[in-house]
Amino acid sequence: MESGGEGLKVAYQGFPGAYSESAAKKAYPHCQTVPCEHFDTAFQSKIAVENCTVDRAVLPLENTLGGSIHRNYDLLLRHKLHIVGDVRLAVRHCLLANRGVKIGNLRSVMSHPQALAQCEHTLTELGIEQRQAVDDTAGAAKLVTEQMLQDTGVVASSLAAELYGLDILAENIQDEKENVTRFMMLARKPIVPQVDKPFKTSIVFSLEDWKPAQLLKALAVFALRDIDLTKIESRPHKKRPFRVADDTFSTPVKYFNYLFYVDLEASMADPKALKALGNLEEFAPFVRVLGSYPTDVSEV
Ligand SMILES: O=C(O)C(=O)Cc1ccccc1
Repeated sequence: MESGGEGLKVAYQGFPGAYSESAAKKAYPHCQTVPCEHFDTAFQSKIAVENCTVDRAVLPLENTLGGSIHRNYDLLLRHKLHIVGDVRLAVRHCLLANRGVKIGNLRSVMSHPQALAQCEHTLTELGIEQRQAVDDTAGAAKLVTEQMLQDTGVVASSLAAELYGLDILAENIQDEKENVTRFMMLARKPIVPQVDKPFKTSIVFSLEDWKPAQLLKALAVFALRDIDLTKIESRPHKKRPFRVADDTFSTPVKYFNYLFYVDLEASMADPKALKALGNLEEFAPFVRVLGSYPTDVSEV
């Protein structure tokens, strides 16, 4: 994480009180947060192009209960921004509703899909069956307040309850007490990698179509140099959706083709990591460094 963040403008998806805003504040305590309705707005009009009205964008990427947020992995590739830091935030969900509404009155609950997924069992146990997915938790709180809905609850933070004047009907409703989300901080320019403190590097690559054991070979370039991996995620390769697996039989078999996202416990300033990447580039058709950034060592 970069320290302070004085003078930095940080875009996040959602309305004030969204968890992404808290993540931005955790990463840059003195920054100015800028709400954006959709993430593409945050990326495109505010940070990536045009008037460059913000310096950073914050994006949730994975969660200990809900897993990876796939859409955001895809966004990382689609936009040419650089990861300059990550931050982990403990997420404690509350069930909110308009004043006077009781849990028994709720037929439906509205929130971000990840928040709904993280509270799935608890919500079912509370007898609420319908789910309404919206772009962010605070946006759900705002909508339920503005429309004075009496049969719809919200999964959001206690801060959202305070900001939008909702009652807290239940606290800590995530299915497991420990619920941590990891957010990435993005910028137009990469930061200069260092070796005097712990750094991580995020990369994405594709593999050759038809040769066997390519993934093992790719991971070996790091393992052989004692570079630990902290995360691996695969996503469909949308531009080249199929690979032809084998020509042993007369009919070639078509399998899905993937992009692999890997986080390395190494700085790009470390000659070992540079060599490993050079080695990977020798046989991987596509390799991109998404960013090399200081490891988040803050308390979760
Ligand atoms: O909707 C929000 O408040 C977000 O910031 C996205 C999100 C949703 C659930 C957990 C973490 C982040």
